[in-house]
Amino acid sequence: MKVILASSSPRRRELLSEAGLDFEVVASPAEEIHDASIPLAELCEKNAELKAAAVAVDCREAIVIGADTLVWIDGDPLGKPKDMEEARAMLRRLSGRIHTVCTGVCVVFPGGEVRRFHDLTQVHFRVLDDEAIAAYFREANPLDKAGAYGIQESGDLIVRGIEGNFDNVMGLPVAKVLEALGIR
Ligand SMILES: Cc1cn([C@H]2C[C@H](O)[C@@H](COP(=O)(O)OP(=O)(O)OP(=O)(O)O)O2)c(=O)[nH]c1=O
Repeated sequence: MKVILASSSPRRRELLSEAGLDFEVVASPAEEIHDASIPLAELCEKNAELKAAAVAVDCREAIVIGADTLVWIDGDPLGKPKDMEEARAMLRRLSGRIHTVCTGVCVVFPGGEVRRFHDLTQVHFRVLDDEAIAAYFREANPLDKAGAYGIQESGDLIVRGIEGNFDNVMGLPVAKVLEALGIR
């Protein structure tokens, strides 16, 4: 059965490849919603469904996987920063605190069955002053990542520890995806 990852995220592609899955990539044209009044997990799953459904409509013979990752702090979902100023503001806000990373996943099967699920990881941030933030941005590009950081890109500079799955922070809870596909 053909599997399509409906994502432009290089991290998701990498994680799914490492799992040994054979799949194609089709970037999803869907617009994400960032409505703070919707509960976090619901919001991530909804966005994942929008992404998967927008690709599935033209690929009805395939299994289509969509995903959405948000950083959540004090009731606010943080997506990708629009510029470096917003990226700095996000890391100042995360500094010295614990936040939640949620990745919602939606799998659309041929015939229309839809499975949605999510995973949560707690991330403990180091205390970061402006110099530490500038040093981190010399090592990693924050602009294409939710919350303005990549745990996989010099993550030790900013992250003290996590509770939960690392791959979920990176953008895809692989074990749960394989389980939904009936592979594990
Ligand atoms: C928190 C965190 C996020 N991210 C990335 C994963 C996702 O690519 C991105 C969150 O944005 P998303 O909107 O979930 O995904 P995307 O726009 O990159 O790709 P697509 O919608 O086409 O699937 O942030 C990391 O790479 N490392 C991290 O530590």
